[in-house]
Amino acid sequence: MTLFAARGLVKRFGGVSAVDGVDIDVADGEIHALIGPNGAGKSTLVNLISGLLRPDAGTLTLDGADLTRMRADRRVRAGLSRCFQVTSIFRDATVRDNLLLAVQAHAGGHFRCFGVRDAEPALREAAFGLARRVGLEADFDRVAGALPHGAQRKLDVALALAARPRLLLLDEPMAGMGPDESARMIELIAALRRDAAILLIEHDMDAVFQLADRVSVLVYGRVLAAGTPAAIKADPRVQSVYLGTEGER
Ligand SMILES: Nc1ncnc2c1ncn2[C@@H]1O[C@H](COP(=O)(O)OP(=O)(O)OP(=O)(O)O)[C@@H](O)[C@H]1O
Repeated sequence: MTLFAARGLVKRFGGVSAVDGVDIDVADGEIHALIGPNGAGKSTLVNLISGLLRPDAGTLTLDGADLTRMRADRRVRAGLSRCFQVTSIFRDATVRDNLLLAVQAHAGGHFRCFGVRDAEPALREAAFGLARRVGLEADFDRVAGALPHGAQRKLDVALALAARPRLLLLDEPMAGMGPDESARMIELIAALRRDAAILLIEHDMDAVFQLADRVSVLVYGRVLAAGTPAAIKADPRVQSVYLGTEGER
């Protein structure tokens, strides 16, 4: 059942252990949220998982494959996609062209069976299917940079889905959104569990407690507690960490 496992992950920056012996499991079909106060090590952990940073110790496996020393692009091919907070979008290109590029980049041999003449419609169909998956079909011909922030985040999610991931890493998908956009993103993420398991890093506690099957709480680079949202909410250690810090964002 375990799809993804981090074991004993350590990352030090000089004297600071930003990540200090972290274990995290994500099961097939699960939404696992990672929360923690500012400076807890969440970004460092995400960078270790996606391959932007190398750990000083520990291992990462996805569906039995050892990712620990794999390059970031290889990890994508192994089934791990990360949303990059809209930085992966070509702002001057249309939604269609952004998605076509992503579909083509990840297609490999997938569309070869259609032959050269039929490959283009198949690619276009796949691109439109991704737009539909995230609710951007009406914006298919719009320039990405002109879309509202929430729609750009959806496009970013669609670009990550183009790799047909087993595990989707969502790094603060609700950041910078108003309540309406957040509500729509929560609906989208809930629906995405059919496509991939999700590791969700998010400051919006309402979103976390609505979406997550399990929550891990990171504090000073260590997992302080892990469990169901109800257990995490009731945990006095978690409550004491969040007293006075939850309202900061
Ligand atoms: N490149 C770096 N060089 C030195 N120290 C770093 C570096 N990156 C992170 N740190 C330190 O590691 C610790 C964890 O930082 P990290 O950014 O991973 O936390 P975070 O939980 O993502 O915080 P936030 O919620 O504020 O984004 C902090 O003490 C931070 O100062």
